[in-house]
Amino acid sequence: MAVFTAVGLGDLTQWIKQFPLGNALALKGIASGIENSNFFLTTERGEYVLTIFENLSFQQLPFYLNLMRHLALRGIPVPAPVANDQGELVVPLQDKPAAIVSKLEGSSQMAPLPAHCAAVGAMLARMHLAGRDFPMQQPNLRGLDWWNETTPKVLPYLDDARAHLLRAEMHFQEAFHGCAPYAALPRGPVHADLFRNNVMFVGERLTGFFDFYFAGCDTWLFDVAVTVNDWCIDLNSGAIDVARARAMLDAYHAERPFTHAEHASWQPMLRAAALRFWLSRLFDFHQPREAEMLTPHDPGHFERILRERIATPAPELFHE
Ligand SMILES: Nc1ncnc2c1ncn2[C@@H]1O[C@H](COP(=O)(O)OP(=O)(O)OP(=O)(O)O)[C@@H](O)[C@H]1O
Ligand SMILES: N[C@@H](CCO)C(=O)O
Repeated sequence: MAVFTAVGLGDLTQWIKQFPLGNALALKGIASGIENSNFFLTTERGEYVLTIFENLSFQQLPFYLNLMRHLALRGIPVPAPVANDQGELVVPLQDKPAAIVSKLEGSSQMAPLPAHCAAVGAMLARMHLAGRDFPMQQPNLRGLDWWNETTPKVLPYLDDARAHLLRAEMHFQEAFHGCAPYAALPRGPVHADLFRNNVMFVGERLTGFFDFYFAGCDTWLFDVAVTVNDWCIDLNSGAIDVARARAMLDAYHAERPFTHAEHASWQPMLRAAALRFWLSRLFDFHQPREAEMLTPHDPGHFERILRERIATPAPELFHE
């Protein structure tokens, strides 16, 4: 169970008084998730989610929580953080950073149809547009610099074929990140981890994006590529499902038309998005944090996706 910090209702009796939520009535640990301790919290004002951050610092968290607040205020369905009586969104609980956010209705759609992918694409575009005037800056902390730091840490664990693939892809991505079309890509705050398990649906109605704790400022196209690489693929082979990809990309394009620089960067960006998760999964698999990685995600899944994106061109972003 992904509750690394034990908290009981009694621990909240005094703590909750700093929030305009009344008394805490019930607290229930949430089993899924591998990064943080999450609880459903019922108070006199309603249903919330309490998160205790196990790895993120007090310095990094204001970016994520303020971004969620900014997006929620602009009508994007994301958990809205609750400020305490000092206006703070992140406060200590048992010596760790903690936050309370609104609870989204619905559940994750783990077998999405084109209609779900269209809803995600349209909302992703709306989220990117709504983030344009967000004033805080924080880079994507799992971007190219992190890939460069992480590659030498995982290479010793790889056989020759995988080591060759990783070195070659890093070389390719360095060149891509240095090219003119890349420099021209529109950027802003991105979610950067918008997998099936980070979106809520009720039927075909999208009710929320959540888990913004890998968000950062990066290219919007990277966000699209991460999302397509999870929502629009056959999970066994990693191959793109054209109907779902078309539905997502067309819906995004209708809200925020893709640019020509994005069109030119699409295939390498899909590879970048696959590499990012292959690397993080390799790192987590071979260097697990103490007791926290209950079931590390399979790195082989993103190795397959990367090989597939190299071998087979994906559907175009839009038809020129
Ligand atoms: N605001 C919310 N509203 C409703 N449910 C939520 C909310 N936040 C989290 N949850 C529930 O808690 C679960 C775990 O949350 P989350 O994915 O953020 O955890 P995590 O530890 O950061 O996980 P991971 O990084 O592995 O995805 C989610 O699958 C979801 O069911
Ligand atoms: N989405 C990530 C886990 C971190 O949220 C992965 O599947 O590797």
